[in-house]
Amino acid sequence: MPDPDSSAWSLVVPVKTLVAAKTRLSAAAGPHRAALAVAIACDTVEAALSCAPVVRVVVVTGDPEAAGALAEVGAHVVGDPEAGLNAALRHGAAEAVRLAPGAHVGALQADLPALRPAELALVLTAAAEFDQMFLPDAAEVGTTFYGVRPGVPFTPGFGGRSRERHLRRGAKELCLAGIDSVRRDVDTPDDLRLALALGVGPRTLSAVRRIREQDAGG
Ligand SMILES: Nc1nc2c(ncn2[C@@H]2O[C@H](COP(=O)(O)OP(=O)(O)OP(=O)(O)O)[C@@H](O)[C@H]2O)c(=O)[nH]1
Ligand SMILES: C=C(OP(=O)(O)O)C(=O)O
Repeated sequence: MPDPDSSAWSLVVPVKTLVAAKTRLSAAAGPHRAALAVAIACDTVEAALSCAPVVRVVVVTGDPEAAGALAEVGAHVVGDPEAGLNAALRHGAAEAVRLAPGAHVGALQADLPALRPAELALVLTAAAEFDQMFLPDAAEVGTTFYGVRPGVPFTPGFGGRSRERHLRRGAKELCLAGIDSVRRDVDTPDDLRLALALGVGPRTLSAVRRIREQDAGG
């Protein structure tokens, strides 16, 4: 039995097929929607990989374009079992455990373009105190992070009102100050504005600039 490493985390990041991604940003992003979705995911993964407790990021995707871009950023990419979001996360978690059996395993949303490594480190350090835990999104409706201690079954309940679902299942809700960037997921144009105000990563910023140039030109 490998020794659990009390500080190391493997994170699983799900990225669905780009043609179906970020549909709530369709009107705002127009033809740049897929590029924006990849940019946001790449900035999220790059920030996660810069976070000290993170030993690996496993991206689960069936999309070849997203897979290529995320592998370039440094993610370990695996295919999608195409049985929905939580099945994708469980698949990624199994690979994470195979690669690093002693590490904690977490699921991190792919749409956190303002993610700050130091803020994620605060979350992961606090999370390591519990068997099963989660972080609600900024709206306190969904979830941006769910995790388990080594050896504890990984049973994510993402989708819709997932904060309530995770609470009902007995996961510990993390209540921390100074971690806005880890809770600021981007689904709508308003979310994107709020993320931009926090400060987004370079790829997201370039994609937003291209969208603005197109809007100004047309
Ligand atoms: N690999 C994988 N990722 C998924 C799947 N379903 C959702 N996701 C990812 O899970 C996160 C939340 O998904 P959704 O809110 O359904 O989709 P979205 O692309 O963020 O946005 P909308 O299209 O506006 O709903 C996003 O990062 C998605 O890419 C799936 O079946 N497989
Ligand atoms: C899937 C979720 O997020 P969203 O649809 O907001 O991206 C969730 O919060 O469980």
